Amino acid sequence: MSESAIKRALDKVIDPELRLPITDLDMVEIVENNVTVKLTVAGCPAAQRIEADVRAAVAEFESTVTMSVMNQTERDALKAKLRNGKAPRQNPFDTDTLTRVYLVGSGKGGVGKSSVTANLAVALADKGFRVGLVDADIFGFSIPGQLGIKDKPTRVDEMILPPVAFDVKVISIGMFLDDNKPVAWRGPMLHRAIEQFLCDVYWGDLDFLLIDMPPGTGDVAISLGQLLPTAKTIVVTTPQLAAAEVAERSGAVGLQTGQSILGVIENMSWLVQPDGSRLEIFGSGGAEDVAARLTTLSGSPVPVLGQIPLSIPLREGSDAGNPIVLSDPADPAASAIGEIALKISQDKIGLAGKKLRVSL
Ligand SMILES: Nc1ncnc2c1ncn2[C@@H]1O[C@H](COP(=O)(O)OP(=O)(O)OP(=O)(O)O)[C@@H](O)[C@H]1O
Repeated sequence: MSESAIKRALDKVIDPELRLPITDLDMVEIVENNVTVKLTVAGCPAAQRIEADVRAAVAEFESTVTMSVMNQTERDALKAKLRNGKAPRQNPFDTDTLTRVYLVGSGKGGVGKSSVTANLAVALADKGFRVGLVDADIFGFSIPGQLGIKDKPTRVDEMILPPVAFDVKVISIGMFLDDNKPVAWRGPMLHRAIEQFLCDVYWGDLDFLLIDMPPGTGDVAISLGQLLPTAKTIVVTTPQLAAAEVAERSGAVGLQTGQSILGVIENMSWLVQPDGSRLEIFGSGGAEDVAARLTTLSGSPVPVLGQIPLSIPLREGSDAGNPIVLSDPADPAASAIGEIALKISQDKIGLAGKKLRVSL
């Protein structure tokens, strides 16, 4: 059997963490009918899946498959290839990034910011975009649970490979803690953790990066503002006017660090009654109010991106790690999130501060 036919079969095997064909990653050696697969590190969570996919791909050739691990030189070569010419630990989301970056903040906790962010990320990935999600809610991380992620990130030396769920690359402080212990970190440690999330994680080329911000207007918001100069802010609020006042402040902090505001999302807007009428449990007008105030503050129009109703399936999906946009797309909350994702996907990347790529 020709080595090139075996290689063509293996071109279809995708590394689940790096999202690239294992043949492009120099993870495969083919000598006659013997295939050796070299994993990046021993015991990586993706090992079993890669082995099963390789065996399935070469079954028709009856090749022997041996699993092995890269040596340091091979790992260094792979890391250099993944960095695509960039220096180690360089921030891939600096001014000349082509990734559209959004900071999702709320001011007040418990308004559903994490559920909305997780579902938006999954909805964008479902539309075919390459999406990354950073859970920067250092004190209340809930994204891994909402997306059913139990794996820890694989480390290839200093490079961190993010787990992938529903086609979204996800990183959260919760993945680095043992036994879910609470985090009590000072500002510089927080800054370092956030910087590591952006610079040491292998994101590859992304269309969108969403950041689930911690509630309030603290150190993390300022660090992210500095590290993500092209980011835009999305503010999540409930219809309650008291929540809206706090939400306005989270948009205002973004303005101070130079971020523009994409818009405001209202969550928990109403509950649809059995007779089809809407019960406005938390009142009404919160998002309109925040949008109007932020329009005045920023001097440019801040729209309401959408209103998401209360939904029992949304809450159940979040608890079970099954985002509603995929598990129950006909649910009114899921379709509202889908429409907001569509608006985000139509947003144009800001060109401010960007070097134009000119080809002659
Ligand atoms: N539209 C909705 N309908 C029903 N339940 C919702 C809705 N949005 C969020 N929830 C539920 O509300 C709770 C809080 O949501 P979530 O954790 O996303 O909020 P948060 O704003 O990120 O909170 P924190 O900042 O404290 O982490 C969760 O149990 C979630 O499932």
